[in-house]
Amino acid sequence: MDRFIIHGGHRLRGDIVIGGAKNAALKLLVAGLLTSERLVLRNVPRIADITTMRRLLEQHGVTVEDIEGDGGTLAVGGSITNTVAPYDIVSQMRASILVLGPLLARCGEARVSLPGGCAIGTRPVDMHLKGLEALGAEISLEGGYINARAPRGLVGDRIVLPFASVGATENLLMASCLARGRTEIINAAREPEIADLVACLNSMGARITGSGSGTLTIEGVEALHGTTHSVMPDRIECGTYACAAAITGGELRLIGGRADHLGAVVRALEEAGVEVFQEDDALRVRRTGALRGVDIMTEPYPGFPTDMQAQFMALLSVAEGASMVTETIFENRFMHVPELNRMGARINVHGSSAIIRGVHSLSGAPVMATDLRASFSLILAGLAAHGETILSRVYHLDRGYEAVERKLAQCGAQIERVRD
Ligand SMILES: CC(=O)N[C@H]1[C@@H](OP(=O)(O)OP(=O)(O)OC[C@H]2O[C@@H](n3ccc(=O)[nH]c3=O)[C@H](O)[C@@H]2O)O[C@H](CO)[C@@H](O)[C@@H]1O
Ligand SMILES: C=C(OP(=O)(O)O)C(=O)O
Repeated sequence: MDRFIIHGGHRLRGDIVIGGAKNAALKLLVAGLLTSERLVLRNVPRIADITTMRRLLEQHGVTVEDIEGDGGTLAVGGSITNTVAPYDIVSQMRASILVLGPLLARCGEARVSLPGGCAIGTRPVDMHLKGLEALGAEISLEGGYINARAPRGLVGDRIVLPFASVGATENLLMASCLARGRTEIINAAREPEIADLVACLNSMGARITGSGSGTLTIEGVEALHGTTHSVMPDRIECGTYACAAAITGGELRLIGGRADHLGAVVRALEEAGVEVFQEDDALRVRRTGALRGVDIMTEPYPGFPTDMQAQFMALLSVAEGASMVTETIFENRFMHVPELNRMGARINVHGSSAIIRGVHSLSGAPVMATDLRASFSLILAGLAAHGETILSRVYHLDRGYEAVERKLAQCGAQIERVRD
């Protein structure tokens, strides 16, 4: 298992290119199951979750071709020969559940392992299943698997989601593209990654309106065709490096970064004393003065993203005064707190809120990554701390961040990957 060794105390300065969004690219690859023609995706991030998704799609029988040989442009094509998504892959990556809707819509059947929970929460899939039942699917659970059938095809319906779930919206959106008649998804999630998926599906011949709003309307079509689509930039990677500039008192130009995808994060950064400027093709982030404590609460988009909570908490741990961070999306997303406290932070958790009393400085320590974003919060703390931080279980980080050590080191960080 790889480790990172970080020597903190260096201000970061320079340019970082923001890659394609993990949470868009994964779903766009799955959309390739909706057509027998070639779906070409550009700007695909080179991260472990994409490798896992390729493995899942390939075992369904389709091909995933690496067109340029560098992992950045992938083409999904060919026929589906197997409608089973096995436990060993689904348990590695929860986004695997998203093959359920497309397989059902294309093949009339699917058997997908239940994903189960993960470090950040129990993460049930009841809304995915209820929504597919509303579209006419017959669903049963057996032996840890979801057995779904729609022998006469799916039929459009009006689905009201009790919560704006990102995954349920995406599963139902993809399934309903090939359902007969009209589907309405009410209280749909509004994350920009869903708008990116809608843009790709529409360019494949789907008829979806309401993109970016809480109501998606889908007029089903007989078949979708191939297209070429470029994955949107990763707003969470961008927000994460913005926190790196802020916590080190440096200045970074985040190329491809878009303030309009990061409204709540930009507002919180500015309130904390960080300057953020949108330039033509980049977000410039700089801190010259002291960091001030702020209160944040995670919410569905356009609220403050839960996927930025851990990184922001690292920042607030060295801000003047007290801050409160409330997590409303996942019930167990404070796993980074004890690790940050081992580095000298003063954070107390009370239910779904954490009170952070800012400290003057952190000190390097051996710490352990517990999930993807928690991993980066510990890197951020290590960049600001005096002394050496050794971060183990870096495989969590590799799920979703491309070339972390290269991107940070080229801006002045002292960070090294040690392969065991
Ligand atoms: C691959 C991907 O894109 N992952 C993102 C996606 O996860 P994901 O799609 O899993 O997140 P959801 O929006 O579905 O989940 C939000 C909350 O709803 C609950 N829930 C969800 C579905 C359901 O059927 N029943 C139910 O109770 C979940 O347990 C969670 O507490 O959105 C999350 C919220 O922005 C992000 O943190 C993840 O990075
Ligand atoms: C929670 C995340 O991803 P996943 O839904 O794949 O676990 C994330 O990207 O922070």
